[in-house]
Amino acid sequence: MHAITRSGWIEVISGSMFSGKTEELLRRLRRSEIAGQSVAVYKPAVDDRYGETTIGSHNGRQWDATVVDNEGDGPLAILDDDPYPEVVAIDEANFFSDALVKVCNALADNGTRVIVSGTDQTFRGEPFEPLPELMATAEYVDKLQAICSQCGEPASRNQRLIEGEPAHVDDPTILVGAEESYEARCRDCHVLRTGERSEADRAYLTDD
Ligand SMILES: Nc1ncnc2c1ncn2[C@@H]1O[C@H](COP(=O)(O)OP(=O)(O)O)[C@@H](O)[C@H]1O
Ligand SMILES: Cc1cn([C@H]2C[C@H](O)[C@@H](COP(=O)(O)O)O2)c(=O)[nH]c1=O
Ligand SMILES: [Zn+2]
Repeated sequence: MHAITRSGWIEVISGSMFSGKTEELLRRLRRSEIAGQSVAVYKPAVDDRYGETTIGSHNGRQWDATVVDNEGDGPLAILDDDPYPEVVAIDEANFFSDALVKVCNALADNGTRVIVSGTDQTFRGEPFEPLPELMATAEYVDKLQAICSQCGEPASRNQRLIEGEPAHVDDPTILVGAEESYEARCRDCHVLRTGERSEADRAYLTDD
């Protein structure tokens, strides 16, 4: 692969929940550390699942992170570092406002390698901004799949559960959680309401 030398770049790690996005982010960070590069890691204030100042994977690995207000212009605080680190990593990007796209591009324009991780679909199977815009802007995109909790096939979707049952389609988009509230599912096993299969749900989404 031709290495980029005249600017930084953006790498996006996306896909469903439980697909290994944070594990992959941590793997890349460990390699940067071994290479002696300066590294800064950021996470949104809304996600406090693994303690206030760490990012963590579903299998328990962690890394210290700076917490950033995810709403409005909050992500612009990431640009306060002087000089910018060689590597900036941002986890749970799906919680950040669209200002994150501007931040990632400003860092990359100034020579930083930016690694962004986040799920690209809401529990309804819709694009989860700002991931789609970041994926379009990035130099490199990896879309990972988990294992479907129902059938064992590759899973691209996020099934939200309310006390073991699928959530209703009208639920608000943001709900911080892990295996108590979500499952990874394939397209065929993903449902939006109890008792309804995804084919009907897809029709519902395209009705209006
Ligand atoms: N359905 C699943 N498919 C794959 N891995 C799963 C699943 N449920 C739990 N896991 C665990 O989650 C780990 C990935 O965690 P993590 O990197 O935090 O994922 P993500 O950041 O994509 O949510 C896997 O290595 C595995 O131990
Ligand atoms: C699908 C979906 C997810 N979320 C939340 C749930 C988790 O807190 C994160 C995703 O974490 P992961 O590291 O990718 O496992 O996002 C949400 O708020 N709304 C949704 O529709
Ligand atoms: Zn399935």
